[in-house]
Amino acid sequence: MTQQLPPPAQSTVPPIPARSWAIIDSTLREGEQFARGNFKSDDKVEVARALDAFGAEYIELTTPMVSAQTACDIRKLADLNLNAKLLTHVRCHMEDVQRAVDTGVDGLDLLFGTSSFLREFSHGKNIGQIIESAQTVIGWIKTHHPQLELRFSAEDTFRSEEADLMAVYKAVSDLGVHRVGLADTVGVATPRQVYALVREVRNVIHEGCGIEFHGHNDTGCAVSNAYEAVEAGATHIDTTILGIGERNGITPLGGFLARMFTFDPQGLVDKYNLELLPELDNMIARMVGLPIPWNNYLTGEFAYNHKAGMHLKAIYLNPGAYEAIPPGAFGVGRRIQAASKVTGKHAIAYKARELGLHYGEDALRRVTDHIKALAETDDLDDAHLEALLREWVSA
Ligand SMILES: CC(=O)SCCNC(=O)CCNC(=O)[C@H](O)C(C)(C)COP(=O)(O)OP(=O)(O)OC[C@H]1O[C@@H](n2cnc3c(N)ncnc32)[C@H](O)[C@@H]1OP(=O)(O)O
Ligand SMILES: O=C(O)CCC(=O)C(=O)O
Ligand SMILES: [Mg+2]
Repeated sequence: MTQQLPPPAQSTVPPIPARSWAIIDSTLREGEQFARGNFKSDDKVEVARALDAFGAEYIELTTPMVSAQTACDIRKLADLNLNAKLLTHVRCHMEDVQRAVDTGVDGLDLLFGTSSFLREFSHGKNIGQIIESAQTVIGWIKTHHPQLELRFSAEDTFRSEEADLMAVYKAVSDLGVHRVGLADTVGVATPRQVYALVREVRNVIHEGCGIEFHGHNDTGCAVSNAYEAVEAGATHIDTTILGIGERNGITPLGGFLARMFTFDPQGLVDKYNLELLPELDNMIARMVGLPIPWNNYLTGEFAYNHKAGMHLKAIYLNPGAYEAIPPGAFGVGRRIQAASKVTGKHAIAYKARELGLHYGEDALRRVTDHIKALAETDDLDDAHLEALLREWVSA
């Protein structure tokens, strides 16, 4: 007799409240600092249009100080009148800012290194001088270009002294920036540290001031750190397509969205054209001349490959049994790999049925064991499997 199972218990864990956050995609800034990132003018237009079609709220561009060509490219992108807001990433320096305001962007992302490493080896300024520079530069922008969206970031935040950070964030918030930025420049922060620091920063800045998080992936925490930042109240997350950036890069757009999708799928579907993600990943892979990594979030070749017999049995009944995120939501498909040593009778029966073949229980066991034994020495693919199944029936 079949046993009647009780209905599943209701979870006692309260749902995580939906938080409001936006993406600042920095493929055209941080991504230009990637070893193989050297986007030409036409590439930049293609990337910006693709990000805009995807629904990215912001696109961050390299400083116009790089070269006359880069300044010209920024103007060209500003003339596209995209829905996404364009930002340019500049040093907290009058010359840079004066050049940036002429490009027609919607906002400026200012930065100044606050860690002892950067104070000593990069720019040589102390915290008082950093705040003074911020006052001069932000004061000038507010007077002459009040329409610009302004962000001030303390570069190398997670190796900076807490008291220094709070002094800088309070000062720039008082000067009226729209966002402050926390940057894990060398990818050293842990998720807990990110959560704790974002909460602290929240306490010293004005209520309407946003918090942006920029996280490098040197220790593999870029996605989890971005997630913790949002949990703690960050309003903007920096990403790049495929995670490209200095060294091994930053929070990848796809990886971050995969993380967030599991909490609020509808929220993401409403905000972004998620099914365009494979196009974005392929476009950047082509431009940097590298393949999409096999284990890439969502779009890697094997991100939706199912192989083990126990998995396959359940997958055929309900793909959700072994998938946290339905691949179709991001425009990708799944792959069932039934011909292997780790396969099982349910997968073989399913494949046979697809071919219009039916086996009795004994025959199914025997053909399954035959395939498993064969796979110990041969690499089997779908064509082999089909031939074997047909042979077995006619034998
Ligand atoms: C962590 C990050 O990714 S930060 C962003 C990094 N982005 C870039 O570097 C953008 C591309 N950079 C460039 O094209 C060039 O570095 C430029 C145009 C910005 C500057 O070029 P150069 O004048 O040749 O200087 P160089 O790059 O060798 O040195 C950096 C200069 O910036 C200064 N600097 C560093 N950080 C800051 C800052 N936040 N605000 C103001 N000045 C700064 C340094 O003191 C140094 O100037 P100095 O020579 O007067 O001491
Ligand atoms: O401006 C920022 O917030 C980030 C700069 C940057 O790329 C970094 O610190 O890694
Ligand atoms: Mg960076």
